[in-house]
Amino acid sequence: MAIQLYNTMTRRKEEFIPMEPGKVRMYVCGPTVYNYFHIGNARCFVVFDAIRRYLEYRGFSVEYIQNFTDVDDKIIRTANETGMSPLEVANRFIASYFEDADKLGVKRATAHPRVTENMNEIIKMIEELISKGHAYVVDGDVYYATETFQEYGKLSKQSIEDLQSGARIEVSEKKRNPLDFALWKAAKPGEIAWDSPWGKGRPGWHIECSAMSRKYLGVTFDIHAGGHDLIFPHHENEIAQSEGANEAPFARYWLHNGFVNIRNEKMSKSAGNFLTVRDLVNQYDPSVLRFFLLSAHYRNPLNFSEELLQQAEQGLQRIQTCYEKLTYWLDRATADDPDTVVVEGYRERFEEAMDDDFNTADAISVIFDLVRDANTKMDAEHPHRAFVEAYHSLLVTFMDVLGFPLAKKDVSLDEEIERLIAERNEARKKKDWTRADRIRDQLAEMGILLEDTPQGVRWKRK
Ligand SMILES: Nc1ncnc2c1ncn2[C@@H]1O[C@H](COP(=O)(O)OP(=O)(O)OP(=O)(O)O)[C@@H](O)[C@H]1O
Ligand SMILES: [Zn+2]
Repeated sequence: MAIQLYNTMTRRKEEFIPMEPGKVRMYVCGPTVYNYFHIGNARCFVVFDAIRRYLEYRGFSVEYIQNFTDVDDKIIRTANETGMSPLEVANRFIASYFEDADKLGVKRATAHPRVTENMNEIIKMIEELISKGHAYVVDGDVYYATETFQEYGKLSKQSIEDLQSGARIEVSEKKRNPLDFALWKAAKPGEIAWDSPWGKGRPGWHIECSAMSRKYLGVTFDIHAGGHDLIFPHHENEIAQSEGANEAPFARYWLHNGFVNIRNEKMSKSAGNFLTVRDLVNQYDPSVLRFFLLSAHYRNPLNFSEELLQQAEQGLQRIQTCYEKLTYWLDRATADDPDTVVVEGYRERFEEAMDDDFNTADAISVIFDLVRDANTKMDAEHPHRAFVEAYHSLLVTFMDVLGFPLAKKDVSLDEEIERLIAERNEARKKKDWTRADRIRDQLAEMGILLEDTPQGVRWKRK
């Protein structure tokens, strides 16, 4: 079956057909780097990373671009408050972005372009917009003339009239129309600035994504993604800029993630109701945070609560324990009896869930079904090799697609456990009971329970 995805542009699920067979070009709006990111911001990084991984699993080669907004008002404000330069602020929080995103299992993008490194492309695009009559210069600022773009409002499904009466638009005497937005902002005295045909200044926020997506992905590309609040004005403005300058369609599919809420309100820096990933990882394994973020469909709101994080922790532990049991049986399972090995359509069900607009919540339920089934089979009988291999491989594959590398993570820990068990067996052979007991205690501290069985020592997590 083909992948169906919900396209914000058409407000319906559509079959995903990339421009070029086997290849996906995807752009995700990245962070403004002036702070550590919170678990709400993290949702966007994690869900689109999972979507990318699934597309790769389905055989696409994915060109994935995520930008850094490394110059803007908030960065300049932080710089002024801390005595750092804006670039120092940006560099510091780009480094911390990578540290935290790496922990969450977010793969590096194909490229992470930065505004300050793409000034030429940005200025060139603004020049094109001016020459095509889509933009005008006022006192060193450049504005996009929204009424020149007939389809303005097509993504957010608002008419220009509705938009004009909207409250979220910056009012400025320099603009011809309140909906117009800045492509270039003249520098205030002492502010970081770049030379341009309109004098010293810096780009507005929206133009960077139009310029950088064109540079890396071309004028038309497959998927453009970001948080739900970016639909308007950010993405609407990107469309006006890109289609205005390129005279070609921009992104073909628009994907937007829902918010992480806390006590029924959007988690946000300005509301002060946020928890950074940097802090949360002191309490929870980063994979638990990732599991929590993928536990809902990416478009639905997701409530943040300690209970839900604990549930995620338990769920992940259940999967981990099953994986360890399956790994244990990999070398010990008896030879095949093909008649008794039935792997119940798990792969089909997993793919069906993910094909349906990347429903990670349903995909995770399929994993839990597999775990329950595998546990029952392992508890009931001495498992057969074909069964163990099939379930082990399915579990590793599904978790890998969602960004939880089971195998890689635990090999060293498993080896360490096996080594300690071997050492304890040695000690017991030598009747060194003190040493044997000490190792048993050490393993208990690591959360490992030993079970002496006729087949030898088995271990499991508490
Ligand atoms: N609670 C949230 N849930 C999901 N995504 C979010 C949430 N808050 C912000 N985002 C996304 O994170 C990105 C960065 O947003 P932004 O820097 O505006 O964060 P913020 O916390 O909303 O800050 P502020 O409230 O000060 O505007 C945006 O793409 C936005 O869609
Ligand atoms: Zn953007």
